[in-house]
Amino acid sequence: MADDYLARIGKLIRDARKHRGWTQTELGAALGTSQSAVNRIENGGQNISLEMIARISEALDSEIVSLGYSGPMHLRVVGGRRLSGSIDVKTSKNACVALLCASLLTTGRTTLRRVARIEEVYRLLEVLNSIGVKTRWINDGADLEITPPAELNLAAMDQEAARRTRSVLMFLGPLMHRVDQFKLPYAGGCDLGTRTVEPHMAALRRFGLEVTATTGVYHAEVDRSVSPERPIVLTERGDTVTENALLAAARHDGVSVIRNASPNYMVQDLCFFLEKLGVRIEGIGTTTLTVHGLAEIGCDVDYAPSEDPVEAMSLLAAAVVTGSELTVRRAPVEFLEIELAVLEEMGLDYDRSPEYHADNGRTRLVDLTVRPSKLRSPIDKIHPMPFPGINIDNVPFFAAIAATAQGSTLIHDWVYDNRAIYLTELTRLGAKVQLMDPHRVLVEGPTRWRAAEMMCPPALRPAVVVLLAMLASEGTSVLRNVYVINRGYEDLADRLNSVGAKIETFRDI
Ligand SMILES: CC(=O)N[C@H]1[C@@H](OP(=O)(O)OP(=O)(O)OC[C@H]2O[C@@H](n3ccc(=O)[nH]c3=O)[C@H](O)[C@@H]2O)O[C@H](CO)[C@@H](O)[C@@H]1O
Ligand SMILES: C=C(OP(=O)(O)O)C(=O)O
Repeated sequence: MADDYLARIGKLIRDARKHRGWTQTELGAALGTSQSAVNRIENGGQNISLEMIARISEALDSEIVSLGYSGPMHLRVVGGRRLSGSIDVKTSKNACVALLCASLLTTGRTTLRRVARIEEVYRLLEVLNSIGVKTRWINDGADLEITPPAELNLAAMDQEAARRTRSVLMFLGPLMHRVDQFKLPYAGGCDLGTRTVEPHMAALRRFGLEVTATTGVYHAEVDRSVSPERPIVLTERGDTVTENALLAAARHDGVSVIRNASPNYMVQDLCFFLEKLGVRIEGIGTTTLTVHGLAEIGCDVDYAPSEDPVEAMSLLAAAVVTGSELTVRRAPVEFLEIELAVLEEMGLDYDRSPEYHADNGRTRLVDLTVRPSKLRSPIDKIHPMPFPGINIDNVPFFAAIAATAQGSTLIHDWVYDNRAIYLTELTRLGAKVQLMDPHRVLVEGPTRWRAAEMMCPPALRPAVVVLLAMLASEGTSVLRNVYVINRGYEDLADRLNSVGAKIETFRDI
């Protein structure tokens, strides 16, 4: 391994030297060393310090090895350690991305507090910046300030960044208020199988937005004579479709009623934000939203999105699988209530603090202290439902938890075509996970976890589940290419380390 690495660096040095047109002797002279030493370095036959690499880089005027962060990131996990202490839940990816899109509704400045510093947010910022929106991190990088230009330059949109997220779909709602015609690339996101955009199209059509799809691109055209006379009934109670309908309704000059709306956490955060823009909304937290839109919005807005229930669930699962006593602070309890009730049935010993409010003044938070518990499998299967139900993004964590419990647990993810399949990756770490069909896995516990080296599954939550299992596995595991985790979690490795985990990040050179 080390030899291979020296040979690769050696080759990079030879290439850079030749590019400069130097002989080995000339490079040796510039470094104050001999031709034969340079020859050994280039052949990978000599240990080389970072300081020497830096000197060679300087001499050749070429960055031999980037000490920046370009290559894929990997994690090395020394497992089998107990976690302890307390850890704070960060703001949610899913609210933050909706709010970034919503910032396009106002011509004023948007300030978002404690925005999660995650790849998904970075991709959307790249998209916003490319179309002329100014963004900057303020208050030591904690908060984000977003200032739209007078005219958006949609032709300059960073297609590559846009394609890497599904959230870019939520540009449809705000952009239709600013331009009559525009294009958006097909949305990406986790590889979870087919994810329909039809409900978005059907809802937005009611506001006059017609979208046709050609290879890789949505062409959107607005007919301003169309407005929703009747309630809009969503064909699916999806989160982003509800958000898109809200974004369209927010600047529709009149009252729009959205039925079969998702009352989920990110939708609530978006509603609270829209209220701050002056948009009146009745029914927040229910499945019928009545929106009193405003034709123009020009005010500055300052909003603090709430904490992420899925991150809270991830951290609870981390404590459970490692048999630790851990306090998960700032957990948005309303969006975890059913998960907690199931865990309680399974025998989880935990305490919750009195409730307090998130910085948005609305969402209820608690601190949850989990203690080592002897868990048994739940009597009924674990399956998600639109809120209020077990959150679909929390379901994968039940696989890791079920693997630590006595007995067998059936997990039925009816929603995504691919996500349950990735849970079988846990078998590499010693779990007994049987795929019954693409939507159902049977987990047999308890598990004697064992360390392994593997690639990250290409889906955020299953990837984190694998990481948690690695925390529980005695020995050293390696998880390769964790972009997908960084898409939704801020500094997860460091934060887990702060409560006793031992995770090292490293990159390919
Ligand atoms: C940025 C964001 O907020 N992403 C979340 C959002 O994605 P998003 O709102 O984009 O979710 P999708 O629209 O992809 O819906 C997820 C899947 O559920 C199906 N479906 C959904 C609702 C319904 O009533 N019936 C139904 O069958 C859809 O067909 C799809 O296959 O919601 C998903 C489901 O909660 C979460 O996993 C994502 O983390
Ligand atoms: C599926 C997820 O996200 P996205 O909608 O961004 O793909 C998720 O958060 O687990």
